[in-house]
Amino acid sequence: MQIMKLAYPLEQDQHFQTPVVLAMGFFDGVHLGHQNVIKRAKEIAQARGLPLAVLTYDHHPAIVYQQLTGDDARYLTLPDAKYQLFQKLGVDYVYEVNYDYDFQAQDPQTFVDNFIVRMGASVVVAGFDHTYGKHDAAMPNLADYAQGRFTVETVSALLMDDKKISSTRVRRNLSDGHLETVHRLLNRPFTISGTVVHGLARGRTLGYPTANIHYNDEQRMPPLGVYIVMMQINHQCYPGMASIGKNVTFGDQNPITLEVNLLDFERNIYGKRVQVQFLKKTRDEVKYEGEAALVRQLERDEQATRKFFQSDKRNS
Ligand SMILES: Cc1cc2nc3c(=O)[nH]c(=O)nc-3n(C[C@H](O)[C@H](O)[C@H](O)COP(=O)(O)O)c2cc1C
Ligand SMILES: Nc1ncnc2c1ncn2[C@@H]1O[C@H](COP(=O)(O)OP(=O)(O)O)[C@@H](O)[C@H]1O
Repeated sequence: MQIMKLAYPLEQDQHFQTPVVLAMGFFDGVHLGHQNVIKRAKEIAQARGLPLAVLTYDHHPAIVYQQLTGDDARYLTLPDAKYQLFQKLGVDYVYEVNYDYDFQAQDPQTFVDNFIVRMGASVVVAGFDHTYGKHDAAMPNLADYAQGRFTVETVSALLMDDKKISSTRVRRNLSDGHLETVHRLLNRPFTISGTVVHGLARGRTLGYPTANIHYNDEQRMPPLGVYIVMMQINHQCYPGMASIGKNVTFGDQNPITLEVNLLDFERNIYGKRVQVQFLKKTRDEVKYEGEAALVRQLERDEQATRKFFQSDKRNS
């Protein structure tokens, strides 16, 4: 898969592989609805013997027309994770456009002529609620702007439990700590990437060493609390328990950290790039009266985590 970073206006000598089937969208989260759009585009591409390209954006379009702060400015999937998922779905080219004011200000016809036609789209595939160009033009009008130069395939809403699958629904379930529902909406566990860094080296004195994971500030995270997780290190997955919290037992002013204790694991993993898959939230963070009470709770957390993985094994 090739990733091309583009900006408005496209350079005159910008070369594209043409013709292609072009799927369009921001695809934050690459949830089942997004996967459905890209799979449909892939089927069409295979039937026509064409490569599949995805037209997407480097950041959330709302950044251009409103100031986003806090979680609103964070993503379910950062570009690297998103593009790996695209690759698994059989995408050949990613056209990542810098979404700036000039790009947004194009009227729909100009956007179609300057981008979609230049990219050599033979078929454009997008979800029913995708919008493009100034004033958010809608999918039903895209065929008019195409003027016979490409055809349009609009993919209708995919439902789960009678409700539309959407990035908003994934974000809401994530912030409510409903990781099992998020898992079903994504068809994979909610996963973040990071690097193992040094903490205060307190974990090993408690009998529970924890890998402190440094992650990108633009990554949207589950809420503070304790989780059952799998952590991937060099393509291998290890079961564990995680805390997203401020270590409140040890003071009121600590920063938020993500820490993972892996079960039956004793290795130095400082500096490793890892992926943490959040399977289930088990409780909120609690301020304990001293270390001994925290350790007793960590023992109960460990038992609950082992039980989860044992019954998970029986069910699979
Ligand atoms: C599964 C798990 C649950 C935790 N729960 C709490 C908690 O409820 N309250 C708290 O203050 N700290 C909690 N912690 C965080 C510990 O305080 C932290 O791991 C310890 O202070 C080690 O910090 P260090 O890695 O900086 O040395 C938890 C950690 C883990 C791995
Ligand atoms: N079971 C384990 N789970 C997580 N990390 C472990 C484990 N065993 C050893 N380690 C190593 O120990 C480190 C954590 O020890 P800890 O005392 O909590 O120190 P720190 O505060 O620097 O994270 C991890 O980063 C990792 O390199």
